[in-house]
Amino acid sequence: MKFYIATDHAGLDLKDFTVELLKQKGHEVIDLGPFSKTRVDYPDFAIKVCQAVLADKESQGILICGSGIGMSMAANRLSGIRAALCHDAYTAMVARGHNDANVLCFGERVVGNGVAESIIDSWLASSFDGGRHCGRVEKIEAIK
Ligand SMILES: O=C(CO)[C@H](O)[C@H](O)[C@H](O)COP(=O)(O)O
Repeated sequence: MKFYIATDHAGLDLKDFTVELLKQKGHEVIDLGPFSKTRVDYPDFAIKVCQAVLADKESQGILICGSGIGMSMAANRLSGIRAALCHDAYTAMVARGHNDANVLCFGERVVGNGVAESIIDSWLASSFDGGRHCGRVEKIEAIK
């Protein structure tokens, strides 16, 4: 899988951990920044990842901020992005299985490296279940 990843200043350490983890697992990771802990605004980095994911249909995105909330709010403003704020392995599994999420969000001030790894493993192990969930996802996409 190819991932585009970005954070704000509050997610930088967890970004470095996540990039290394995904590479170790054999995935391609494109880091869209930032590259220092200078304070930045999370919408600027959410847009970078979401535009890359929309342009590269085989890819997925990962966005990290302090809580994951701001990143998920910003990402879900872009049509075609289904960003899921995940706190644990279960929410990551249903985000992929039920919601066909294409952007994973989490918060460095909420989850540690161990929980983040379990979220990522669950996300990687899950895929869209289809069936009854198709019409629901289509209804999300139809919201203007
Ligand atoms: O959007 C957020 C909160 O919902 C993120 O957690 C941000 O990272 C956070 O707001 C940044 O806060 P800071 O005080 O500027 O570090």
